[in-house]
Amino acid sequence: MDLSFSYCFFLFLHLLSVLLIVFMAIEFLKILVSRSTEMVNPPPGSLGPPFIGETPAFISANSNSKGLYEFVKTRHLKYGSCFKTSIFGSTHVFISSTEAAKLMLSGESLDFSKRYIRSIAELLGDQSLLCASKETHKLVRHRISNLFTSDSFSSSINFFDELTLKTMAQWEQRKSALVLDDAMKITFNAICKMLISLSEENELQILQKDVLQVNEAMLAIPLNLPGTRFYKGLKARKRIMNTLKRIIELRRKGLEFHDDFLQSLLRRDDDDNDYEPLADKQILDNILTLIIAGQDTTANAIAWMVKYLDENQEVQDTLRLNLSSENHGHSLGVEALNRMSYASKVVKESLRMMTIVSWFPRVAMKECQIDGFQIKKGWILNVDARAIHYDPKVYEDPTKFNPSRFEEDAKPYSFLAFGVGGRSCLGMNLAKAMMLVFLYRLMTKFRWRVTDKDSSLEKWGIFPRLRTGCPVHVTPINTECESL
Ligand code: HEM
Repeated sequence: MDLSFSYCFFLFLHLLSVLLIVFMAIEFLKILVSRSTEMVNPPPGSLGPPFIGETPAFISANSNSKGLYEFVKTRHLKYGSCFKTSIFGSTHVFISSTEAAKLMLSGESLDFSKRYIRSIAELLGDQSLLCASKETHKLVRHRISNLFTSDSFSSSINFFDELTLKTMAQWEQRKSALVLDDAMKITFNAICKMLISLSEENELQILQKDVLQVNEAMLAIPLNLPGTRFYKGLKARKRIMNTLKRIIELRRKGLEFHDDFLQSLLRRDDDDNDYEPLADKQILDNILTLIIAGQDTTANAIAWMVKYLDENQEVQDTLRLNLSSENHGHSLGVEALNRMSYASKVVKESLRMMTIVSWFPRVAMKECQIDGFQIKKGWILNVDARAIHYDPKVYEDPTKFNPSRFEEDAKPYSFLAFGVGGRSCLGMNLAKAMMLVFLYRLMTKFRWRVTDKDSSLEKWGIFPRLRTGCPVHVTPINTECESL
């Protein structure tokens, strides 16, 4: 009995390995055939060895203090504004002209579809706005964009301001702070309040830790093996989903009610007959997506803005002068923010200089020509927003931090910090407002300086994150007056 079981098991393993070898041989041949197919004018660049491509260089850039974008930058310098590479088994083309950005992002063309790498789709869920099919995206985007109304927006800003004031009151005692850490916490708490009304400190901390693990797994090799970054990310996703499911259950049973995004998503909107209500899976995946898309991006953007201002004292002086006429004690509303025109330009220039989302991936749905290069169906085209922001043909003296450049309207498709078109950032106005509130409070409460000027980046961040966390020394402005 034992012997026949062992024999069957051996046979099974044998068959499995033969099948695996056949499968790999077919895939290998497919790659060879596709690579050798004549192309009229393919983009320059290297695809590396079959299967592996340039994945090792991509991963190693992510564990380097110059950050993931260095992988793109070195190839951009070597091959020019359009080049190809191969990452995680797919051919990627990076392209950095405003014409290509227009063609791919404007939504006029059906030839491109958004696509993220597999690890991101598994961590955020297939119903996430970032990964869903075109039909699901249309439905989810419609439902969620309806929630970013001026009412919900202004209460979120008030809450963000409250948290900023509380945090900065602690700075007054300590005379120092890590901008990034505090910005992460404030944006996280404000977004969680807006989405699911979570405000209990302990629950927020647990959720924030799990969100961080999901974030860190986004660019990892999608190998679900115990101990790997990806495995930990998937486990963290599961815990987050369970927490959200519990919250939804309480709401569905009528045991809890809050005036937030989740409540609106659970409500059937009878006036909106054109669109189905969202299924629970769609709600779950997209609550996680909004937290991930909103927190890390905004907090990092705040830290970079503080760094650029520290390095450009003359801009800081102009800003201080511009803000001196604004006086907002404990309430800073949307109208007041709209009046801060120079501060808005500081926000915009910071977002240009540090393009938090460096490139936007789209799949070519059919063979096409872009900037004169032949592109095959199935290739992933990435609009390289960072390269456009640093193109001297688009921005004069691009390495200079100069908010006044935005006194003139930016050229079409030249300012891409929040993307453009049907897939542009849903939280754009919220993010800009949070940055403005933070800036206003920092500038009007303190004289300050960054105490560690190092610009190196944290490893494994999906967005460029300062390794130092942007430490500042602060002197409260009141104390300064008292000591005069
Ligand atoms: C400074 C902060 C932020 C930056 C730089 C940023 C940047 C971006 C960019 C560039 C895209 C488009 C990517 C593409 O076209 O492939 C995007 C999409 C998105 N962002 Fe933001 N974002 C920020 C903050 C936020 C906030 C606060 C939220 C919401 C709480 C948010 C939610 C989203 C969502 C849901 C999408 C996907 C939209 C879609 O595919 O339809 N973002 N963001």
